[in-house]
Amino acid sequence: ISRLKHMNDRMSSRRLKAEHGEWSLIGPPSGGDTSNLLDQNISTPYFIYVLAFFSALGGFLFGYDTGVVSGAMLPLKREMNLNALWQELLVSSTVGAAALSALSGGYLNGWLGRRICILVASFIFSVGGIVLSLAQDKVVLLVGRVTVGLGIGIASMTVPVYIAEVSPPHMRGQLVTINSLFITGGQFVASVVDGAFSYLSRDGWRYMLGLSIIPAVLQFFGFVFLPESPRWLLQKGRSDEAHRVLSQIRGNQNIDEEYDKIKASIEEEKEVGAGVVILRILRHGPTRRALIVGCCLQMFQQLSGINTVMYYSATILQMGGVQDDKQAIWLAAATSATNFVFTLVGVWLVEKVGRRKLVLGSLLGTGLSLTLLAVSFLLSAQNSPPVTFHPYDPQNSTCRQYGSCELCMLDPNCGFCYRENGTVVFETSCVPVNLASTDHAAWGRCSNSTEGSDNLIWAYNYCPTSYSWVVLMGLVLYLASFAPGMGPMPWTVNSEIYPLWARSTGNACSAAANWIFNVLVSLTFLHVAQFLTYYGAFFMYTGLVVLALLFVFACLPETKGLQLEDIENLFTGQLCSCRGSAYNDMRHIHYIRVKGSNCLQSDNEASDVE
Ligand SMILES: O[C@H]1[C@H](O)[C@@H](O)[C@H](O)[C@@H](O)[C@H]1O
Repeated sequence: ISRLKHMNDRMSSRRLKAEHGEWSLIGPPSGGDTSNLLDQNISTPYFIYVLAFFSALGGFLFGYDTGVVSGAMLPLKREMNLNALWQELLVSSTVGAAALSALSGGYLNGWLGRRICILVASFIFSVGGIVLSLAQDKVVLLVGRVTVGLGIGIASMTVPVYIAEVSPPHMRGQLVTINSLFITGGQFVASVVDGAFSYLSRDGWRYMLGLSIIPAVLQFFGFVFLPESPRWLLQKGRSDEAHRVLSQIRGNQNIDEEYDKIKASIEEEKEVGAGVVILRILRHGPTRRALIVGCCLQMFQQLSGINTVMYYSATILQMGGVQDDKQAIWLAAATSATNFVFTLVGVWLVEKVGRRKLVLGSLLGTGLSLTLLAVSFLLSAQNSPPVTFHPYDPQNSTCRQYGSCELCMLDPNCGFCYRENGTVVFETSCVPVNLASTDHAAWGRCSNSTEGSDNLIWAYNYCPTSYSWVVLMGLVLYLASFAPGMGPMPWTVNSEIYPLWARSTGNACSAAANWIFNVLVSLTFLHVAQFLTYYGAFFMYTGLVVLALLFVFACLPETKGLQLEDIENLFTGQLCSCRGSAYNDMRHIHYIRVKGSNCLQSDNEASDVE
């Protein structure tokens, strides 16, 4: 009896080990589920959450500073007398600066380390916030916006790398995705701040732009006390420090295996040779393929049109019939709230279903909701009210030639002036817009600020439509599909697919790709809408999402649960040959029979181990 009990104990202990992923002896847990690979049976030290929180403040600032400007623009336009060019400059200078600094952040990251880069970024954010809140003229505002952009670029590429490098494998995806949650959280808070300060008659924008100083300073002081990434330390030959930091962030867990793996991967790095990192990446097959996958993911994230929805949601909602400025600001806040809430779903799902399935599902939903948006714009266009009233045009403008609101609205020089009684639209005209402010017509009934009285409405950039609820539904579905997958996953996947020596440069390039396509899509949206009409533009985004779906299906391997040092192996085959089979391709599973655990008696008798 005691022998049987002893055997039973040994078997249950083996089974337990297998369940908890101690697979070095008997192969990995069945089904290729690697989520339990390391350390999961030991409680996660709470220090890792502190690290993730302070790093993700970088994501919050990224979201806040890109999000705040649309609402701040309304009072700024008035108080600083900004024309369209200056407005565009103040928005896109930040994104342009972010693209450049993300690129240079790659070099800084390798040279100075992740921690110093995060300190530099939070310092730049603080300076930018101070400059913006004290600005006396538009040139200083521009300087402030460029400064903030420099901070965003560095933070956007460093923070995911830092979090990925300090996280244990089984929760890495979740922790890096928390950074994306902070991005959308920052965008949401910015929109609420915009709404709240829009009631101030003067200087509201100073608070809107300046409030970012608080999280920036908090992050700076937090990071003074937080450690450098152990992987970077080891790469720089500071092994004692690396060992100390790794055991500090892993708490009471055994770090030997992880430490040795990092060390081994640094040894392997020498095989790739020396030289400029980007050239080494391009010469070395697996990293070149990882870079292509990383950059394309970021490109497709932007080509799915997220920022046209984020930046133009007010305009899109106006097309759905919302006319009041304040109401549009608050509805834009609801848009970013939806984006935020559904990013939470991503945080929850990333370690459950994995990156690949999450992205595929997200793209499918995004494509369908873009189709819905396109169809609702098509219906609105087909039912667009005709022009019935032709006032004398002193300027002989192009606006006279349009026969319907749809055509009139697509010309940036014209707007639609009409009366409304319930849902009936009448006495409609297409007239030139006031060049100083798009809130009024250049002349005629809709040219003075008493507009709105007498049922008179001035619609710039939109048309009255009864399909507003379909537009609203499309928008919510779009965000609900995009936010859990296509929003956060490009950042998460990029933080994990490069080997240590290529990680900073790889992330710098992919983050820059994100920012470049961000500028491209948001600057061209109104022009694209003008050439293709709104429904054409949304059908075009649908097409791009289909391309993204094909790309991801063919080329994105699953990285869930693997240690960073193992992920490079997913790219050893040809580009796009790695779909879904990632884990099993890399590991050769050796099945053995354990006495007493087999269904067949014959297997029990032939067991390899007791
Ligand atoms: O992942 C983020 C997020 O989805 C934001 O909402 C979006 O504005 C950014 O461009 C994107 O990179």
